[in-house]
Amino acid sequence: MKIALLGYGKMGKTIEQIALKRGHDVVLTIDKDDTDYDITEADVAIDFSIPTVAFNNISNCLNNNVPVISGTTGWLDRYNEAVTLCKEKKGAFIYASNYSLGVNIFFELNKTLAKMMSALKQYNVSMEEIHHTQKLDAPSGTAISLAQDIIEQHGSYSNWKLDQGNETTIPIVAKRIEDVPGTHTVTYESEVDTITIEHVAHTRQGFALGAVIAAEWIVGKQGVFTMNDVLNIG
Ligand SMILES: NC(=O)C1=CN([C@@H]2O[C@H](COP(=O)(O)OP(=O)(O)OC[C@H]3O[C@@H](n4cnc5c(N)ncnc54)[C@H](OP(=O)(O)O)[C@@H]3O)[C@@H](O)[C@H]2O)C=CC1
Ligand SMILES: O=C(O)C1=N[C@H](C(=O)O)C[C@H](O)C1
Repeated sequence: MKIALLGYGKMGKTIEQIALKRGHDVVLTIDKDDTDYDITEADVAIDFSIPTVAFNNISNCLNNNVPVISGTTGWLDRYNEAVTLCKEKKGAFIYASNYSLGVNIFFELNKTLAKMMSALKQYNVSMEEIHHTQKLDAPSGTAISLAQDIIEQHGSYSNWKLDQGNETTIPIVAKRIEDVPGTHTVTYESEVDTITIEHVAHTRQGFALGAVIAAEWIVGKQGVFTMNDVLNIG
């Protein structure tokens, strides 16, 4: 498979290593100064860039009929536009806030726990995410996905907010500590006890492997998909 990497930073480089090991060719590596390139050289594009350019990268792929996997976070105000464009062009597109198998299992665990806790009003939920100091967005895309799933499954919460919470708002604390690849914690606390679930990424390899698996899966398909479709879970 010929792969284009849109964003050749920490994730782009990790994805390249894994893609080569799995027998693929990386035919394009694009960073901010690379404007003149032909995306149709690739069978599939993988976008791990920055929030302000992700939508343009994705639409360029869809407009040129190249299936695209996006892991960039912090651009979701334009997600519905990407979905509309994908349908209009009969293209193929996946966005996931987190491509690692472990986090996708953790997402399911979080949904199940939220559903169970919906009957137990003595518990208040809160969340924490910790990432490296170069991260541009807060809270993380993964934390937003976790909060949205709690809102859907629990019933008492209608929104989330950085640092502040109340009976209807899930508080999310975002910490930035050098070299942390990504840690997410969901806590339910009552007067008598605390229940915590946590996912700790040790490296970026899990995110990168999931993105390559998603790219292998999407070639030849048409539609807007999620990691649940790729991994057949949920
Ligand atoms: N969904 C998931 O599983 C995961 C998502 N992420 C997300 O992926 C994104 C990238 O993360 P990471 O690799 O750590 O970040 P980096 O900052 O290391 O890499 C981002 C890269 O994008 C490049 N870039 C800037 N402008 C453009 C452009 N116009 N077109 C293409 N590339 C451009 C930057 O280039 P330059 O340096 O020249 O500006 C940089 O090399 C983030 O949004 C992060 O949150 C990260 C890990 C997992
Ligand atoms: O920026 C990162 O590094 C990560 N970003 C994603 C997010 O915002 O959730 C996924 C992972 O936690 C690493």
